[in-house]
Amino acid sequence: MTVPALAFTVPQGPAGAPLLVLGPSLGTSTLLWQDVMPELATDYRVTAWDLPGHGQSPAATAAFSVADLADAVAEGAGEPFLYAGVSLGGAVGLTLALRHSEQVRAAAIVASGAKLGEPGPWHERAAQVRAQSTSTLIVPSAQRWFAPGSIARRPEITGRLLHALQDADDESYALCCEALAAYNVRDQLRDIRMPVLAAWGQHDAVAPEAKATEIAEGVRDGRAVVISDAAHLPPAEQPVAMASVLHEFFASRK
Ligand SMILES: O=C(O)CCC(=O)CC(=O)O
Repeated sequence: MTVPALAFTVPQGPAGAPLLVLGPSLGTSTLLWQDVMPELATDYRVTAWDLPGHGQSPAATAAFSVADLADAVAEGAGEPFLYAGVSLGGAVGLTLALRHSEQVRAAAIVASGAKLGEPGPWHERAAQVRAQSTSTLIVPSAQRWFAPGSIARRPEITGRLLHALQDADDESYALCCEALAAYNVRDQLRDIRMPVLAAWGQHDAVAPEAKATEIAEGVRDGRAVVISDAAHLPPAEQPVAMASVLHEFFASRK
């Protein structure tokens, strides 16, 4: 294990309810889920975790893989759980499904894929952040993260997420990019037997519909669903729709 112990929020929800673990995208934090968590805490004990050097998790100083992150999430959860994660958090979800199938009951993979991008651009982004910090990513990230109208409709949360990106530890962010460069579970999707939901944001150019259908058709028990009027961060852009999709998916899988 080469990632530091990850920070989890205190679970919200009824004692004895199933544990639901929520994962972030690169550059964000548990904030990403802040408006979805109360909607889910009616039926689940809901907790969210932070990537190394993001939010409340300590910074990383050595290389790690998406598998290392998945192992750290499974260890931090410490009991059987349902899982939903966005983008890099979704990559962790597919990897949990492969490596911790005895502990994870079902996984919702949001705005993500079995492979995300190509190694070259990830290594370039890592080098850029090491040289110039995550503050140079704010403008292009805002363009990729949010659908037209999301910032105007949800100014507080979208602004706070962009601040979280600026506050992320540069080396940890770069190490996350390198983990994504090496991530590819395309050839292993058929080994996933648990129920999987692949959700994509209607306007997401990072992980468009084809990424979700590849997952849904690749696993043994998968389906895909679109979140309308969202791009790469549906839990922040469309929290009510996101919660509704997750309620419906997890209802029979507790
Ligand atoms: O969001 C992620 O977890 C990975 C993809 C990404 O970096 C999106 C972006 O900021 O362009």
